[in-house]
Amino acid sequence: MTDNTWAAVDEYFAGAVLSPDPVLDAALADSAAAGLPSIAVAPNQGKLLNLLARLAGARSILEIGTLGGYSTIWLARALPAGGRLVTCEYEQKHADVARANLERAGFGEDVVDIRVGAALDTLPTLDGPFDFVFIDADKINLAGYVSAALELSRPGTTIVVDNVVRQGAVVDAESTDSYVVGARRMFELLAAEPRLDATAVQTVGGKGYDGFVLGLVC
Ligand SMILES: C[S@@+](CC[C@H](N)C(=O)[O-])C[C@H]1O[C@@H](n2cnc3c(N)ncnc32)[C@H](O)[C@@H]1O
Ligand SMILES: [Mg+2]
Repeated sequence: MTDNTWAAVDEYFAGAVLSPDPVLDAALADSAAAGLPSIAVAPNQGKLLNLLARLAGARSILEIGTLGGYSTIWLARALPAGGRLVTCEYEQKHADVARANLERAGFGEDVVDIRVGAALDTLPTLDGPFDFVFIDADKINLAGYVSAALELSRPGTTIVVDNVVRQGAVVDAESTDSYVVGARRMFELLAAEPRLDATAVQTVGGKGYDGFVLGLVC
């Protein structure tokens, strides 16, 4: 089985369970046109986030890692009227592209609050608790993001951490890859942290071989 097969199956699934979505297509197109990297979640992963947030009944959502706001739109669409979403992004340029994409999607600053800066600095300034947290920024700080997310959670909060497999390299205890080191530190934290009941799932698809953590705050 190859990456091509995984991508073809993702496309097939998208055709079956996702509706045509010009707003999300435009968000990706404008992100690419602005020179942002193509590292947003895949459409079916975005839908998964949307479904998980709705299953959790989330009225308040925290995202770490905005990029052009693609996953942010999926998550904001899960909110009921009066819900709010805070998303943390290091790059002002990414935040500017995201703001425009979110406005086109119908989410103004009254619903989605973009906090620009290093997330480890901005997270302690936020008011929790959040009902749902999606962590998808730099990987070296994953453990710090999970710890900060726990401080902004309540029993019942859902926490999702993206990109924790690194094409299988996560099992390499000798790796010096900052991505792997960050993911392994986070798993060490999960092993020792009684407040978060979590699992991890490997995935394949149009974005290659990866995986995510899904956790419930106890
Ligand atoms: C994988 S992208 C986010 C993708 C987005 N969640 C989506 O799926 O559409 C990671 C983002 O995290 C941002 N980032 C990197 N380091 C960061 C930091 N220390 N604090 C906040 N954001 C950071 C990057 O600039 C980038 O925009
Ligand atoms: Mg990701």
